[in-house]
Parts: sequence; C-alpha cells; structure tokens
Amino acid sequence: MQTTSKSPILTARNIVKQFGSAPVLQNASLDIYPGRAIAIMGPSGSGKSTLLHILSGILQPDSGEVLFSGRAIQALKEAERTALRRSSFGFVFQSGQLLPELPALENVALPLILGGAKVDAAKQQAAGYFSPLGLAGLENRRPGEMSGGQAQRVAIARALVTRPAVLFADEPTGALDAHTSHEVMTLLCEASRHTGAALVVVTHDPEVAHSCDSTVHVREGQLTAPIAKGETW
Ligand SMILES: Nc1ncnc2c1ncn2[C@@H]1O[C@H](COP(=O)(O)OP(=O)(O)OP(=O)(O)O)[C@@H](O)[C@H]1O
Repeated sequence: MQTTSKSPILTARNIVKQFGSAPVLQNASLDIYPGRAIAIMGPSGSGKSTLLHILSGILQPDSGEVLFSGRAIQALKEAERTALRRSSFGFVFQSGQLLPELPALENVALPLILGGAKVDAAKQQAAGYFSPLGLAGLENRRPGEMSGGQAQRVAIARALVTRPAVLFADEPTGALDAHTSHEVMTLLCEASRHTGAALVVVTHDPEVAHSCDSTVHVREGQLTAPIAKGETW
C-alpha cells in the first residue's frame, strides 16, 4: 500500500556548512515526504554525505534548519537528537555496519535491545523481517558467512526494525554488482512504500536513482529542484 502525504516529514531550509574555510553547502533546501524515495546525486566531494548527516542530525549546520515533523532538530540537546535518531531514523551504509561476531538475527535485534527491549522479544520481532527480505534460513549466519547482497538485506532489516519514519541510505549498493544492486534497491523502495517511511538515498549510480521517486543534484552547494521519475533530466 502506498502512503502519500502532502506534508513533508523532513525539511531542510537554507542549510549552510563549511569545513574550515571550504564551503560545502550554501543555502541547500529540500523537502522529504513519507513513503517516497528520493535520490541525492552529485560529483564526488560535492557534499552529499554532509547533507545526509545534517538531515539526520549527526552533524550541525553552520546556519539554516532541519525540521522533523515540524520540529527544529538543531534546537534539541545532543542527547535528545540521539534519542530521535534511535527512535525515528534508520541507516543503511555501503557496508561494514553489521557486527561481525553476531549472528544475523542478533544484528537485526540489536537496535531494539539498545532501545530497552527484552532480548527474547527483540529477537522475535527481528525474526519477522527475515522472510519478507528473502533472508529465511540465514538467521544464525554471521556477516562473514553471507554474500554482500545478503549482508545488505540484513542491514536493511536492522534499519527497519525500529519502524523509522525516515530511512537514510548512503551508497547502499556501492559494494554490489548491478543485479544485486537492483534487488537491494527494489527491497528498499518496497519497504519505504509499505511502511510509509521516507527513503533518502545518496548515490553515484543513475540506476539506483532511477529506482527512486525523485532525484535532486548537489550543485555548487545548492540542491536542484527534484526531478520526478520518468521526467527527462
Ligand atoms: N569532517 C570533515 N572535515 C573536513 N572536511 C570534510 C569533512 N567531511 C567532509 N569534508 C569535506 O567536505 C566536502 C564534501 O564531502 P562529502 O563527503 O559530503 O561529499 P560527497 O559528495 O558525499 O562525496 P563522495 O561522493 O566522494 O562520497 C569534501 O571536500 C570533503 O573533503
């Protein structure tokens, strides 16, 4: 079921960020909607990951604001921002986010356990994500005993288990071949539509961007207007 909403769940307004004297983002603005997937593209070093870190409250902008459900997240105390990230945001990176010593089921259950859930209840909830993500039977495998695509699907399960409102993915298929990349992106987009979570994907890959509902480009520190899927660029 597709969830649509006219109100953005996350809004970036006039974001400015520089590192030392080097400007990275200069007046970047963006609206992100529930149940919709948006790709952020741009050349290497243009500021895509910096933007993702600011949108998710990991990094503070020099000026401008990020509103989550209308609330300015920069105004929150560090501990409140951490709590918001744990409860409302999920993260998928290129690789390496799974704990190598833990079986897949425990890796997926971990965010729930860190959030205070009892271990058995967390594992039971986590187990429900294995079959829909094509991972049935892999519950006891450690990350080193899985393919890259399987490990990324476990990482997606782990990002989804807390039912985030926004799923951030930074080059989620960067370490995968084209076929597996397509499978993983299809799963991410389906998960976003099914759960109503917004999906924000930083990518270099036009095929990955094509899986998303719209694409923005970082150009000279600003964001182009979103291009909807199917429109010519
Ligand atoms: N913590 C930091 N300290 C200093 N400079 C940084 C820091 N983080 C990023 N930068 C610089 O900011 C610029 C943007 O980096 P960012 O990682 O956001 O780019 P990107 O578009 O995601 O690049 P890529 O596609 O190569 O991953 C780069 O010039 C980078 O060197």
